[in-house]
Amino acid sequence: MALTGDYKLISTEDMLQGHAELCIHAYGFVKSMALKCAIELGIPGAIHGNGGGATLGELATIIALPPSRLPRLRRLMRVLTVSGVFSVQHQQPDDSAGDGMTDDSRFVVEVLLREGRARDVFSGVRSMVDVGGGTGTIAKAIAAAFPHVECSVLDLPHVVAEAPAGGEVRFIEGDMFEHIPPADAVLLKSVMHDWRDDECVKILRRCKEAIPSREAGGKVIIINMVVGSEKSKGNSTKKEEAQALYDLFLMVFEGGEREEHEWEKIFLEAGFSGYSIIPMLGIRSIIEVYP
Ligand SMILES: C[S@@+](CC[C@H](N)C(=O)[O-])C[C@H]1O[C@@H](n2cnc3c(N)ncnc32)[C@H](O)[C@@H]1O
Repeated sequence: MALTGDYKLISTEDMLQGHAELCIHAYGFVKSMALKCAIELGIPGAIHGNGGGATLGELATIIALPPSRLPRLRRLMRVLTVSGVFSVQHQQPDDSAGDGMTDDSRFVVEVLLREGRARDVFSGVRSMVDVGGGTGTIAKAIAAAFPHVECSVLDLPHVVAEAPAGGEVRFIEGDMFEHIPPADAVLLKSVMHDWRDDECVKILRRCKEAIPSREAGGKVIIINMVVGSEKSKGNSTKKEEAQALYDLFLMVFEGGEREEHEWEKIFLEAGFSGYSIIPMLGIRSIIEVYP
C-alpha cells in the first residue's frame, strides 16, 4: 500500500482500514515476542492448572508476578487475546484488555482535512503550537488549510536546526518540560505515548500555562491511541489488534498507549476540567482537553 501516492482515489474508511492492517503486518513480530514471553512466564500452564481460565489477578498470583508488573501483564495478555492465542470469556472490571513519522504526519493530515470534524477542531483557534512537532509537517499542513491559524512548532534545538527556514510556520527551540509558548491550542501528536504518567502530567501542566481559559477557546489537542475505546463483542477487530501490537511494541522503549481511564487520570492530575474523544483517525483518536 503506497502511503505517499494519490490518496484521492481511496475512501477515508479504506485508508484507515489499510493503516490498521499495515500496523498489524509491521508489528506482527510482536506476537511472537509476546508468545515467547508468555511461555517463559508459565502462563499457559498457569491457566491450565487453574481449570482452563483465570482473571488477570489470579494469573499474576499464580506466576508470582510483583503487583507493580500487573499493567504489563495486562498489555501482554491483550496482544495474546486479540491475536487469538487466548480467549476472553468474561470481561472482568480490571481486565480491559524521523521519516516514518513524517509520512505518518502526512497521512494524518490527509485524513484530518478530509473530515468535516477537523474544521470543528480548528474553528475559533487563532494560534497553535505543535509541541514535539519535529520538522513541522503537520503544522505546515494546518497553516495551509486553516490560514486563520498562526502555527508554530516547539522542539529540541537539534531538531529545529533541521527544520526548513522561512515559510508560514515559526520554529522555536525549547524543552516542553520547562516552557511552552502561549497559544490558543497546543497540539501533541504521537508524543505522550513516549512518556510515563508523571512526565505527561508535567508536560500537560506546561500546556495549561500556555493556553487561555476554556471560555476563551483554550484547549490541548492530543493525537494518540485510546486503547479499547471500541470494545468488541466476540471477535477482536483489526483496529484493536493493531492497537494492542503497537502498544506492546512501545513497551520495549518504556512507552505505552493508554486506555480512556488512564488518560482521564493524567488530565485531572494536571488540573484540566474535561476532555472529549473524537475517534476519527482509525486506530488513533483526537482528544481535546479543556482547562
Ligand atoms: C515521536 S516524535 C513525534 C513527532 C511529531 N509530533 C509527529 O507526530 O510526527 C517526538 C518529538 O518530540 C520531541 N521532543 C522530545 N523531547 C522533547 C522536549 N523535552 N521538548 C520538546 N520536544 C521534545 C522529539 O524531538 C520529537 O520530534
